[in-house]
Amino acid sequence: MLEGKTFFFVGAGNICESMVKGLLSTGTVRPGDIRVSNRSNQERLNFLRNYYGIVPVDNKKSAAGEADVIILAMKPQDIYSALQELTGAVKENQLIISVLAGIPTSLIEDGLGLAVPVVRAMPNTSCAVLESATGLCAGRYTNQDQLGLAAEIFRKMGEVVILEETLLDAVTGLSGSGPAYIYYLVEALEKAGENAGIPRELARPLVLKTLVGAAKMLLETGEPPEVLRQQVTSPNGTTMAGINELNKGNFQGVIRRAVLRATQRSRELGRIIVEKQCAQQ
Ligand SMILES: NC(=O)C1=CN([C@@H]2O[C@H](COP(=O)(O)OP(=O)(O)OC[C@H]3O[C@@H](n4cnc5c(N)ncnc54)[C@H](O)[C@@H]3O)[C@@H](O)[C@H]2O)C=CC1
Ligand SMILES: O=C(O)[C@@H]1CCC=N1
Repeated sequence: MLEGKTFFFVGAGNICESMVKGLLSTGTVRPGDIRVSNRSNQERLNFLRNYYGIVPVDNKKSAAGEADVIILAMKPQDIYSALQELTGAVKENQLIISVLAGIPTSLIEDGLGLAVPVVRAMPNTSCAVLESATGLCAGRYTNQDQLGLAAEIFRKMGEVVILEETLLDAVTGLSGSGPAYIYYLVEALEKAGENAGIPRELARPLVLKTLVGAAKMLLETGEPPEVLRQQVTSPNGTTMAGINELNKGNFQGVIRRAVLRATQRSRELGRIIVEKQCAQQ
């Protein structure tokens, strides 16, 4: 279903590059089938063309009119100006995928003034290594085939979960932002290893293999994390001593608050952007 489809990215930043890298490495999408536009940064477009062989475009209207799939990948704050640029070019038989945090599908449908199929997606940057966790929901005018195409695109780059739109902000707070939490944990572990006397160049491989090994154990054994944790935790041993310290800092509570705050921020972004737009009209 994906072979021969053409893609147009509006916004050529981090998530665009992660998706381009992922899509090309699947072998199903050819560089010539990916067009990309950015706002006033020719250097970035040149880099993407030279490195990935994809096609930079200046004329967004004509690129939007020609693509099978249009992927909105600008910051949420830039959505209205982007929609303005695309109005009149997009047709009802195209698929729009928005990866924007906080932006509801209805805003895009109404902004384009068209009964156009929109899929709101929340992938993460691990698209680049085909290990994204992506949440998807369908807009008002999206049929099962169109949702299926979006799911296929992201399934090529990892795991896909289809849910109600009301849950997309929570997906953003959990797995959209999630890689950053994990990288932050890795940073903290590396520094902690150094603090305990292990040179940084040795701490890093120890931490990375611990991370990958634990993820693989979770995936391959199918055991719940608490069971695997208990297998490491000897009574009155070293792990218990370490976990007691984490509990003193309310580790689980901190993580819960982080995901909740990121979820709220996603909702807030959508609300603020709509309010600002209404105030300007
Ligand atoms: N970075 C991440 O890990 C993830 C980001 N997202 C979402 O993806 C979107 C983009 O995020 P990033 O790639 O990190 O941002 P970024 O700032 O790296 O890239 C956005 C790009 O869009 C361009 N842009 C803005 N308005 C435009 C327009 N009208 N036409 C063409 N290009 C335009 C900007 O010049 C910029 O280069 C955001 O809405 C974010 O919520 C979603 C999942 C993960
Ligand atoms: O930080 C952000 O707003 C975006 C959305 C999910 C990941 N990065």
